Amino acid sequence: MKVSFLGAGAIGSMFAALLKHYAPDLDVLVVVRGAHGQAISESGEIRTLGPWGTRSVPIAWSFDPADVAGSDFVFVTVKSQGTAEALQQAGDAIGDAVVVSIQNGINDQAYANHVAPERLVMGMTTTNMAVREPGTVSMQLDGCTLFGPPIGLNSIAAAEKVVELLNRIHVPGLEFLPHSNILGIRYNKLTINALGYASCLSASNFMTEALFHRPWRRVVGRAIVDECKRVYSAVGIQIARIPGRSDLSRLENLMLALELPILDKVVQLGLRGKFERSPIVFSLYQDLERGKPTEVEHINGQVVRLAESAGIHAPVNREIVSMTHELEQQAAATFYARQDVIDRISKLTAS
Ligand SMILES: NC(=O)C1=CN([C@@H]2O[C@H](COP(=O)(O)OP(=O)(O)OC[C@H]3O[C@@H](n4cnc5c(N)ncnc54)[C@H](OP(=O)(O)O)[C@@H]3O)[C@@H](O)[C@H]2O)C=CC1
Ligand SMILES: CC(C)(CO)C(=O)C(=O)O
Repeated sequence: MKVSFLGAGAIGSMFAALLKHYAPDLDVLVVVRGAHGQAISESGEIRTLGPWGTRSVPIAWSFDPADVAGSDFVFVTVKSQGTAEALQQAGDAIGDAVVVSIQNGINDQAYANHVAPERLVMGMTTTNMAVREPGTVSMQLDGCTLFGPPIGLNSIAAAEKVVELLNRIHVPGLEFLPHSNILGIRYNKLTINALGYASCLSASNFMTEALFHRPWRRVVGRAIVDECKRVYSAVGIQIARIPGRSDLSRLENLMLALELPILDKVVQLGLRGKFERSPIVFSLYQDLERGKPTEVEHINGQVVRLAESAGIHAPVNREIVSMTHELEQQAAATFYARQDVIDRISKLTAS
């Protein structure tokens, strides 16, 4: 069986390497580019860091998307904005493969011209991976990865096949599950990302320097979550609960607990050390650090577009989009001060 990963950066390289390690009988191909791709092509392996330590996994690689030809499964792990281009480059080589998105953001339109809905599986992962240096990927956070049908289809048959495949990976804390309301799951995660991306604007640790910081939490954090929920309600999107810790309602409970005087101290004491040692490294932060275009249009920008479709406004998410684009125009690794972010959002919410 051939399994390809189209656009193997942090997520694609890690899942490909784990799959090849635990299921060596599979033909696993990574389609790569850039410095990371160059390093993999020179060593013929992906170096992985995680709770298992350091492990190098020999892997088949290609710089040509058309080399996915003959695949049974093609995982698409490019950033949302690169989806249409990657599918176009792979073209007819995708053949009858089941195409599986493991991406953030709502990018279904990009698939519509390339993949029949019955062969398309939409995924959402709560794990956190990063390219540490070219050729090396790390897992910061384990968690579940859920799969379900694209918008307009009800069958989870193809998603179940994907789960069966990925269940060959045996890493404690990594779980693969089918879900019939994957759109509700994706919007749950999109909201967490919309919030997290705001913390990236000031390169703040999402937990210890953003959520734990009362002014940021009250002015920026609460405003983003409330605005997202208002927009979903206006367009009829039903959020589905994400199993495990990375769920919006759990995050909101944490925000509430941080408002209570004694509980606030207990929670911070319990979590501060863990998140200082092992911060969540958002993919948007990784992009800003490297001076790459970000996915903000598919996350906060999606909330803005949904709001427009319902004839309402989403000024807070719009501002996060604008500020991200401002940083994209600057030299790599330019960030705002946290107070600048608070001030810009508070100007909107005060008016
Ligand atoms: N990293 C994480 O922890 C998480 C990421 N996600 C989501 O998963 C998706 C993938 O993210 P991530 O792995 O971090 O992103 P990366 O940027 O690390 O990986 C994407 C890779 O695809 C390459 N690429 C883009 N277009 C093509 C193409 N046409 N042909 C070949 N290669 C291509 C990119 O190259 P280049 O760099 O040159 O553009 C890059 O190496 C995103 O939607 C992200 O939001 C979701 C949860 C967690
Ligand atoms: C929330 C997080 C870090 C992983 O689940 C993510 O989605 C991202 O890096 O964009």
